[in-house]
Amino acid sequence: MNKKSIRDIDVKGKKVFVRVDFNVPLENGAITDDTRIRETLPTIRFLIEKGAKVILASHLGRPKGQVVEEMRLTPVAARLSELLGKPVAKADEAVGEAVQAKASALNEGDVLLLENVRFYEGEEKNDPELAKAFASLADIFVNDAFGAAHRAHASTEGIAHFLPAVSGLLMEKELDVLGKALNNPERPFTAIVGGSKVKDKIDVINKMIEIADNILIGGGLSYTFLKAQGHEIGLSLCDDSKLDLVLEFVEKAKKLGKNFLLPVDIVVSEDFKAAVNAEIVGQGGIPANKEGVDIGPKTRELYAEVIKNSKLVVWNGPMGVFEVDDFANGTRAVAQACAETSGYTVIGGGDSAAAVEKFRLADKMDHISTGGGASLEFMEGKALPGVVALNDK
Ligand SMILES: Nc1ncnc2c1ncn2[C@@H]1O[C@H](COP(=O)(O)OP(=O)(O)O)[C@@H](O)[C@H]1O
Ligand SMILES: O=C(OP(=O)(O)O)[C@H](O)COP(=O)(O)O
Repeated sequence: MNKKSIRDIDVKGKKVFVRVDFNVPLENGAITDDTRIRETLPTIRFLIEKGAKVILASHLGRPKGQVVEEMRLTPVAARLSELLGKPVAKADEAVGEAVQAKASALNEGDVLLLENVRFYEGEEKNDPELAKAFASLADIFVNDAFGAAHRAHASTEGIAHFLPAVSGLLMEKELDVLGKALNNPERPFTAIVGGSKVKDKIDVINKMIEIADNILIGGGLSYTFLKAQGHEIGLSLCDDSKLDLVLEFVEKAKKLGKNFLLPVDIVVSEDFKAAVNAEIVGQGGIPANKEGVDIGPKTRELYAEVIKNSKLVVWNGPMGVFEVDDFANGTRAVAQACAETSGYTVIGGGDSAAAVEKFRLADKMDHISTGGGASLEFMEGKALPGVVALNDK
């Protein structure tokens, strides 16, 4: 990476504003997955050991510029404190006199967590005044929030214009791994794209057709392709505005000699929340009163074979409605093949990562990204504003 990291600067005795992505899932105030907190520990520990005064800032959810009690970072401070094995002070605001006082009182190695930065209207607007207020708390800015690096917000981008700005260790690792995988991929390189929304994945499918050898399509977005090719898709998800475009993709893949695969069989059901008269049908056989909810057994075998023969696999988006056990087999088969392949496996996207966790296969993957949208944009080749703003080496 050509950006400076915390390894390249002296932080001893300095107040360091560290933007992290502690946007963790909460249920009734309890954290249900603390991966994003654990993945940030190397950066926080590094700074503590080097004698920095650590000021952490994050968003949680989308409070839209207002204080939302359920979106306070209080449970995150408690969890972080447990994981670090030391106290973490928590501020109830992210700027202002009380926070200034708390920041000024920090000793070397102390950790302070600010309140949700999205409680302030200026955050998502990248308001320079708010960015300046954040900057006034510290001597150095560290961005370790890979999951929010595709957002140009006051605490991810704006602040970098007012302080020396470097990356944290998680940011560095994400960019290194994803960058290496995509810039000089080992081949055969297989890209698996699933999930529900064609619109969100258009750019990544397009890019993958250009750089991957095999492109495996699954999940809710496959039906737009099947319909475009003239198949009946019943009640399946479909983006009718993209029919022409997806046909162009199929043509482009053919022209470039790429192995572009769509499901050859499909699990269909009258309801996507539970199996109601569920059955397995061929590509063209979806009944009018049913919708596709998973890839069928032939497709699972076909995709697993391709994955096992790959040197690099990049996977984004589940193969079916994996939250329902009866419809999880396709996603499980792909996860299992990723676990078994000797190739390097990269998982991007919140739902794919959640699926891999659910099947207890997370430790069998080579890299699970902490960023969904961010890893997608990175894979599409877009510049991430939170990275662009950092100081060059
Ligand atoms: N055939 C399908 N019909 C409806 N929804 C689907 C289908 N296949 C997958 N999904 C849904 O897609 C959602 C995940 O999509 P997406 O957000 O694009 O993935 P990711 O977060 O991994 O990028 C899951 O909630 C899953 O239930
Ligand atoms: O959870 C996040 O995004 P992700 O679900 O795409 O990984 C990040 O914290 C960014 O959050 P945002 O999409 O509300 O800006």
